[in-house]
Amino acid sequence: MSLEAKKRPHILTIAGSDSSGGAGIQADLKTIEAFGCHGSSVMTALTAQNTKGVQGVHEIPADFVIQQLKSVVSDDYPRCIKLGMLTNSSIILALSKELKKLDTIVVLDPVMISTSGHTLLPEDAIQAMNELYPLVDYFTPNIPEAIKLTGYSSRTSENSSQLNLEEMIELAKITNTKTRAFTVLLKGGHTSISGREILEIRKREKGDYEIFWEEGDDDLDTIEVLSLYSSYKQIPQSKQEEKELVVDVLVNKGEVVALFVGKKIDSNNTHGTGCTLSTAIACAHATQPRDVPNAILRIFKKAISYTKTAIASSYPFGHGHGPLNHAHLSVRRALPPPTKYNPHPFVSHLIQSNLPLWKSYVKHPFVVQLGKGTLPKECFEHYIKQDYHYLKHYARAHALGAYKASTFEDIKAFTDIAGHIARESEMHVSYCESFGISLDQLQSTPESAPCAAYARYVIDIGTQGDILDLYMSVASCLIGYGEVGLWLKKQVELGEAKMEGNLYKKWMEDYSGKDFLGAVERGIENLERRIAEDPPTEARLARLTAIWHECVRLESAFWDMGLNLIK
Ligand SMILES: Cc1ncc(COP(=O)(O)O)c(N)n1
Repeated sequence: MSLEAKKRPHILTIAGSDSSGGAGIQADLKTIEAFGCHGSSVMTALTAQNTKGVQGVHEIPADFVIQQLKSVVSDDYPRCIKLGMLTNSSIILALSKELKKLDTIVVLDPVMISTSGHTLLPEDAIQAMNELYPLVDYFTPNIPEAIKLTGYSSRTSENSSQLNLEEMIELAKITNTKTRAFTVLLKGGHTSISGREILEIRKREKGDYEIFWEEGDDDLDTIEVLSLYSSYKQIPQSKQEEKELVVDVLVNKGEVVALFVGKKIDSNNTHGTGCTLSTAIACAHATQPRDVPNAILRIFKKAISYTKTAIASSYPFGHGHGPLNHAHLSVRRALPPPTKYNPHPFVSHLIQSNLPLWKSYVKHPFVVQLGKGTLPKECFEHYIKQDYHYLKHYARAHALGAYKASTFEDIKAFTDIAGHIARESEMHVSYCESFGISLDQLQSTPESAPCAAYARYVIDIGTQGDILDLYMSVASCLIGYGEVGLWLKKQVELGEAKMEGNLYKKWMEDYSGKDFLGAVERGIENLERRIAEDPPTEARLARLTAIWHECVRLESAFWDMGLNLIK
């Protein structure tokens, strides 16, 4: 059986149709498709709608809603059911009766008012929702919806939606207790939270629950060359009072499980956000392997991240609140498209795909000792002689790239870097001179096994593969040395490493200098551009990632060689 012929998780959406394609059934089906699932739909209403508003609603009779449901379910049992706009109390009551008979995961997004301000659920239907809640696994109200359901009122603000973080947490817990829905995610998009509020909560809760910053890995802020999220995560003193963060609160059995924190995305294209998020939760649940640790957290992390990328990568449509980029395919292609908030999705993926391995390279004891100036001179001497050999092959790999290139742009890029590497080797020559090693002696030093292994691997991949493979095989050296240079510079500022009186000052200056970091930046941009122009299939991405891992491992072994004087 081919891969495509495999059974896909079945996600059923029970919701209203949005004629503009921005929300409801249309948003749901696009999201389901992007997750590689099969989407089926039961319509509760047809809306005449565009990005500016809802012009009309045609309700589907409750018995026909149930007929649709029975047709779908009797043929293929859904793994998850997502409930969106339920239109009126008779549909809600009829659905509650039917859903009780089904054993499936239920996600409820209580669609009450559209982004454009149109009421989509009458008052009496809100009452009827009480029948549904106990059947719900994941419930995703926003602040106005949760307030409406619980009668909560803010103690601190005139505008009822402008809650502070403490009030949000209280509201999320009350919503969970009142509805008895299994898990509640209170979406925080209607209010803004300051960094100080989060820091205070973190101090008070002493790690009782997780706080996730943005969609990335928590360790991302340690990656200097990308430094994507560090400004949000560290929250400099001057920024702590600014209310510019959005927090979603996840509660289970009346207790907070996690806070998801991110910077507010400045976009008018938010039509269909709730639909996409709730559907993404259903898909993330259905596609996640069973019995993984922290299953619920992973599901919400993935769904929130998916939705944020959908907003951040949205495109112009209509004249009001435009739609999200619902089907941005990040899950199926395994890589999100670049956005203002994450302009380096490919390099982030490479680094994050094995963070411990990456750290074993860029924070290797050789690097740490070099920064402190405590690295034995014979270790550095051995390393710099071998690195001189390595650079020659590294330059040859770039010359091979120029040979393989088919545009002048690529030929120029490769030859420029080869020239740059030749200049870099002058630093090695002058270090050796200062150690009393002549150029002749340097050139006739035998290549060590770790140097030969790494250099030949790069040349081998470059010869065997295409131009992207070649770029991949040279990338971890370029990006890694940039990371080491920047990290050491930061360590100097923190007093953990020193420049003055350090024998290795010139080395540190070169790799944290403008010239080298400019090359790193061009290298990263180049890789991202290639990937964005021709997004890789999963198999291709896996091969590229494997080359990256092998090079990172060989880089780490190269430092080992220096430290342990391996010949
Ligand atoms: C059919 C339908 N379902 C849901 C929504 C809510 O989406 P939004 O809050 O983005 O307007 C909508 N406007 N129309």
